[in-house]
Amino acid sequence: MTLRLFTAPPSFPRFTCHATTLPPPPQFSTATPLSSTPQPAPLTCALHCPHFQSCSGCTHEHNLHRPVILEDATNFFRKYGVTDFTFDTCKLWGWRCRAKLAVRGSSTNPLIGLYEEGTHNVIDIPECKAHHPNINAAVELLRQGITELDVKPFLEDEGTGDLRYVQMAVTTHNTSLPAAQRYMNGKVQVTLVWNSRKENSPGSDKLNALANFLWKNGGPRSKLHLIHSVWANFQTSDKNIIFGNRWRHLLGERDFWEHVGGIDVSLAPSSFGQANTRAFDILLQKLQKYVPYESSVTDLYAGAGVIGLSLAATRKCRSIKCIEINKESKVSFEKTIERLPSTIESSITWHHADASKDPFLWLAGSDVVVIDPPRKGLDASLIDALKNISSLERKVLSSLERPNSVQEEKRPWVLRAKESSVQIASKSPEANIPQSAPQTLIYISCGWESFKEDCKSLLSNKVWYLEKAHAFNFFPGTQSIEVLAVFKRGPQKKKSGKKKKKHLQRASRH
Ligand SMILES: C[S@@+](CC[C@H](N)C(=O)[O-])C[C@H]1O[C@@H](n2cnc3c(N)ncnc32)[C@H](O)[C@@H]1O
Repeated sequence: MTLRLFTAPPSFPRFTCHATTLPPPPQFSTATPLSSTPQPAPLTCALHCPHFQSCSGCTHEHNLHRPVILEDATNFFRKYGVTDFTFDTCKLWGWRCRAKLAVRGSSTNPLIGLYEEGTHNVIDIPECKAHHPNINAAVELLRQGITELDVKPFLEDEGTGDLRYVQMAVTTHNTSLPAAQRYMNGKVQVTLVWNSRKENSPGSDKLNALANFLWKNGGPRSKLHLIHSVWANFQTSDKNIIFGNRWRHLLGERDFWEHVGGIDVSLAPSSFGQANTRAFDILLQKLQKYVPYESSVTDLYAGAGVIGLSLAATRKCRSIKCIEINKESKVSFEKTIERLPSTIESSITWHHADASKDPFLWLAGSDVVVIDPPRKGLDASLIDALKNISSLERKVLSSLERPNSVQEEKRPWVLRAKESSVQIASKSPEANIPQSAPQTLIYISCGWESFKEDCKSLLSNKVWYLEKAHAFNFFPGTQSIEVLAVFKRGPQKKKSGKKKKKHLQRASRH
């Protein structure tokens, strides 16, 4: 394995149900066409949460297995030629393994939860049905600690108080337990967002006392081992940002591991992590099937590189290039690399860069591009580059035809990237890799409205066509779904008569 780190620049939608735990799971068959799925009574898949309506986290109380926008998604994909769109319902309750909660109120009556819709009033959500149960248990412990130690929750108007937010992240990766018990026995990494500039500012004694309280009562020597580790983040800004730039590990294991997409991944509290661990794992398994073996892959908006590294391990990729704007994700990427099987021969790079700047730089040399942007969708410059990918291809071809000019013609993007790069392996990963332009684009989206716009734009000049689409219930109880859309280059292939016939037969059976 070669590794470098850079600091530069339907007619028949299918329906798969993995609903488990808490209220009794509905009885669906897996991968059944949606049109024929027996519809459960709305209450079977209801949220059953006492905080519904006061808390802004969930917007839908019934039919968690079938978010309202599914119909829009089905119609949208059908319009663009995808008739076998599938939806995976995933886990309906206790799915959230990562939560950022505001801490307000007083030390005698702390409020730990989300804002009430449209306000800055925090609603306590001790019985949240979306949270992994151990997040709720850790919140309860934190509440006791705040009261017992007289920790002052943050007062927004005055900018005073100690504790502003808490992030709770659950690791379900405990290999000493049988696989079936791991999820429910997840341990919580707690990050206390402290209203001070650094660890030795006034008030740090309270921070340490609170961390010790959590560790004593929830750590490995307590009756109920709940807490994986305690971290502090220091934040004094009056802007509406949760985290500051300073992070400190206080107690417990420093490294936080999860197992998704066939690999162990390390996630520091400062790095992006998917909230729905189980659903993400299901998505990754689906995604892997669309990446041909031995491809060169660019993973844009990569976070800690989980997608790219999972592909390196499962698809024997020739090269993986991860591009991420948050430099904090680098540490997690490096740790994950250390645990990858030693048999992996991919050349792997991680670049601290803005995917919207010089996008051709990142697209060149890859067969497959995976994009997983934030909710707002793709930057216009990246959409433009993808729509004009043929010009990149022409450039690559002409450089291959003139071997003497390869260094100047083909390499500028590599050289520029190297200018401020950190290389942690000597072998040049680009060696022996033919330069190419991507033929497959895999778009993962958590923002349905922005995805639709980006998708329309990408398809508008017929450089790409939509081949497959799947969605996953990443956020049950909300309007959001996670989409996995696979685009291919070139004119859309006509569906063969044989396949059409199969569909018709299936339709008549249902
Ligand atoms: C939805 S997350 C996906 C992360 C990763 N693919 C994963 O699944 O763990 C989006 C990521 O894009 C990063 N990001 C946002 N804007 C970016 C930009 N302009 N260039 C590169 N990365 C960006 C964020 O920091 C975040 O890590």
